[in-house]
Amino acid sequence: MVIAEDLAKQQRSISVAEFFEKNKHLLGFDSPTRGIITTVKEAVDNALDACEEAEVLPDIFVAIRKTNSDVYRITVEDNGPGIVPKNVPYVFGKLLYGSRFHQIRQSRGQQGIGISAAVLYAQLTTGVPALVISRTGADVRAHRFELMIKTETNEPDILVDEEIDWDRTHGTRIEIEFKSTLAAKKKLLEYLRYTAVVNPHARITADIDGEITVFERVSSEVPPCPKAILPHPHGIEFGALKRIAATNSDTLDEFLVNCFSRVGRKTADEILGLAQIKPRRKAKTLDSDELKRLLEAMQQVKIPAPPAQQCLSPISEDLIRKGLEKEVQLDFIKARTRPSAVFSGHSFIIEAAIGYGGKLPAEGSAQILRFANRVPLLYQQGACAITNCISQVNWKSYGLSQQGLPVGPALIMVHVASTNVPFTSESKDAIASIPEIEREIILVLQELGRELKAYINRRDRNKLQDDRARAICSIIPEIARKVSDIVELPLVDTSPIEGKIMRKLVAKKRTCDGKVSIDVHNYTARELVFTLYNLSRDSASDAVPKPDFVDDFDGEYNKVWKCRLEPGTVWQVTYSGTGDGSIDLRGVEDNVKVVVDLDV
Ligand SMILES: Nc1ncnc2c1ncn2[C@@H]1O[C@H](COP(=O)(O)OP(=O)(O)OP(=O)(O)O)[C@@H](O)[C@H]1O
Repeated sequence: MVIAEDLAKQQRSISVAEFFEKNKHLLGFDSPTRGIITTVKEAVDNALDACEEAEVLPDIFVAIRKTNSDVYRITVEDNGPGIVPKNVPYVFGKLLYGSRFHQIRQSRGQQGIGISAAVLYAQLTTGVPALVISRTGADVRAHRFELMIKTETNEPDILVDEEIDWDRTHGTRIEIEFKSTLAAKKKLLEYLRYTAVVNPHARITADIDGEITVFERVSSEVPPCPKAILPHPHGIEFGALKRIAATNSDTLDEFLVNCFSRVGRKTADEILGLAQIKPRRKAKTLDSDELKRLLEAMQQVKIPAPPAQQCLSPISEDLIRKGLEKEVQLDFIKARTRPSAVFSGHSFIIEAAIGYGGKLPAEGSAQILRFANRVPLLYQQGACAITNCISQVNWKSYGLSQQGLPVGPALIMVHVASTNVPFTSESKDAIASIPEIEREIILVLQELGRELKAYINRRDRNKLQDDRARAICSIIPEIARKVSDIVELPLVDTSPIEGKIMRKLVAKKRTCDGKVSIDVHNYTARELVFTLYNLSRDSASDAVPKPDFVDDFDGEYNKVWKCRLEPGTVWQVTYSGTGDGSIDLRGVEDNVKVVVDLDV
């Protein structure tokens, strides 16, 4: 008894801010190095969400600057709709305050913790308040706040609230300072790079300790903002049903039609018939037993899936491909968007892509890129359902080696878009193992695996043909020379014959100024204008990254390419199109060949 009384003296409630102050690892603040990434991620996710809601093309600026030996200032600025001044202190100074928790639609933020957790972490490690500037389209001037969180009460502490001039007409800027390191700079850039891949409509400019990187947008179309839908009867639980019924004064049939998605009059009647409850009863009059019967009937009646096209925003196969191709050089890429599916009444869509070859490392496990609601997942790869599904697929039958994960020069990207992404924890690092989601992931990976296999087979066949053609072509000039000696006629240009055998266009330096016209009448080629300068005697040549033309070729034509040309080098250029063109080989050594690989 005495012990119980002693304990009673110590028992008191804990504020959510106090809880997370002690358990910051749950929110992704397990180390100062990771703290920087989590802060940038939370602020950039918010910026993208806000721009999507306002239907503006995101222009996001991220800066990380060292302020003294171990303190960094993190700034994220967006051109979103801004935040109304009276709400700013709550958004940044109160945990579990947000606009998305109660909405059933795809969004990056869900819980209303993200950015305030970063403010909490800053005040914990440096005690420096967060600085926020925000301006809505309706504000004449911007508002500037300096904020902290009162941990005991989880309420904002406003240190400064003033109006200032700001060059943006609308948007938000947050600056947070804490002790950290830039040890995770590579990972941070990776996060921004892959954020750009799955948000192809966003431009992100990063200034990391003075080093500027711009992730340019590849699409100028703002994706439609997913619309919130009503809860689906198959996704509701007893507590939630009791809560919404308790305050609803509609009759039960109206309650079911008005408060749930995909329930019409007929379905409502069927549910109520099965539950044996009169349709004209008021929803708020049901007792616990009746609510349980209603819930059971709601689960049993067949109801169409939630309207996924309204509440989800998949990236699309075309934009996934474009986004990945912009960031990684690949020989093969295929993307797939699956039809929508449902788990526990929540819609979801799985999208995936497989890339192969190019600059991907030939050794080691394939590169895995995981995304949830257009956000890259960087940590806890091993604990994620996506990784688990990738290991379950038999990659050997698709042309890759496998040691758990597939091995080889491959990249596997999976995006889970859902109205409720089932994360394993609040730090939103890994997706929980949900059978419906796993099934869809495996199906899409198998579909892509078959495409990869077809590509690898085709490539191997082509390589064999190429090797044979090359062997034959290597002796043709010699044969031509010998024949010309024997028949005592001028040496003929064997390029067209070599080209025919290799199914390539072969151009050699012919005229004295080095300009070579290419006869393309056999092919449908266009804009074949590559200007190659021999920079081998040019001191500026050091600026040329490497003598590998194909790797640097980004599909742009009519461009002056500067490559170091060594005698004997064979440049291969793959392109497709129609028309005529020429290759300017001024200054190129005589024995340099340009091989144009026609994609006909
Ligand atoms: N840059 C911004 N522009 C406009 N509104 C914002 C911005 N940042 C935050 N908000 C608003 O503040 C709310 C709280 O943001 P916070 O990061 O704390 O949580 P969240 O993004 O909703 O969820 P999560 O905890 O899952 O990240 C958001 O729901 C949004 O309404």
